[in-house]
Amino acid sequence: MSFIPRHAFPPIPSLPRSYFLGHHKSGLQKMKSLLSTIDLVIECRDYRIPLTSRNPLFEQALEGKPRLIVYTKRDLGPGSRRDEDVIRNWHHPTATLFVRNGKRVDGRRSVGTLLAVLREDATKRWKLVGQRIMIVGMPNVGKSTLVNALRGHGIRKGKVAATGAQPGVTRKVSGSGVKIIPSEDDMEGSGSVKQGVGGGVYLVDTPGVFIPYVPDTQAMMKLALCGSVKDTIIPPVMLADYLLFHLNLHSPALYADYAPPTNDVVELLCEIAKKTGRLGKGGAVDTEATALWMIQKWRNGDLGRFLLDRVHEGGLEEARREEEAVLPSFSQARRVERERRRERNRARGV
Ligand SMILES: Nc1nc2c(ncn2[C@@H]2O[C@H](COP(=O)(O)OP(=O)(O)OP(=O)(O)O)[C@@H](O)[C@H]2O)c(=O)[nH]1
Repeated sequence: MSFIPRHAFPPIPSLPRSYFLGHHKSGLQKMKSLLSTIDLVIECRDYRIPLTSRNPLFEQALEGKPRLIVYTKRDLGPGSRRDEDVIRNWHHPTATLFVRNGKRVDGRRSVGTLLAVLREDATKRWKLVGQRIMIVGMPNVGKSTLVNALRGHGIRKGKVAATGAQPGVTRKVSGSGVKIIPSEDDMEGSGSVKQGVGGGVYLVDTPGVFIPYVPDTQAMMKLALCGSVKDTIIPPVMLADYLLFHLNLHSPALYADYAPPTNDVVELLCEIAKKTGRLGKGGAVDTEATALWMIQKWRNGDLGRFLLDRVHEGGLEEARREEEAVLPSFSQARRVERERRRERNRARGV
């Protein structure tokens, strides 16, 4: 009998749909307060979830500033020119670039293009005091990795921003900025063929900011799979099941090294545990640990490279509908927060 993959994933009412932390809120406030000193905003999104990694809060908070959209983790996607053209069209006339900075890929060439765009932009808006670019995005999309790559490529200096596999490594806005293109003064007498620009170009790294409330459970799962949510928030077996749903939609051959085609995640986890020697005492399977191993394998690009969002021509409209779905919930979330605060104050007799 031929294998039939699930064609839909059921909504999970009990799934957590909020991950808006204190440092997200304060980071956003700090970004707003710094806005008058910023010349350009780079908004990073995860290439694997071009619709879901969009945070409407940035558009609200950073309105009025010239923007550039950078899709990170391109090496973890299928590398389809058609998808990239469609995505570029969604954002037109905002410039959109795709970069890859994986450990196993040389991100230099891809950040080289971005650096050239930033250099050209800074030359057009020449400033004696230097250009300041704020880099924003959802948690774990690769902002700090991009800062390091641009600095490495731009001024041949080492890593300055801490990076990590879990979200929330950057907690504060780096106020002073990281130099990525030298100033004209820096280059004077250096004999380098490369030109400095005005007072130089600086990047301001910021903490990842999550959406206050994610109404769609699948969107929450996608964000968690791509690492925007800490692995402790959503049960790993549930997340592995969602991954299995996507693997099957692409091809069960992606996990053929471990198991025959299946829609049963526990069955797959047991097979993985057996094949990878992860069985505990008496042949027991730690499904949670195996699920985390499977998720990590996909995150590293070793269990298929595909997008979780569908990229079709109507994509931006879909994104707008999502925004409408998110924003009322955001105001609802704020109302609930205000009420809770009032109640707390009442209880304290304030
Ligand atoms: N394969 C691949 N991995 C990447 C890429 N960019 C970043 N990463 C990895 O993604 C993880 C998160 O990167 P960070 O730069 O720490 O992400 P961030 O957006 O600064 O995260 P926050 O501190 O949560 O705001 C790290 O493990 C990086 O190595 C990329 O282009 N390709």
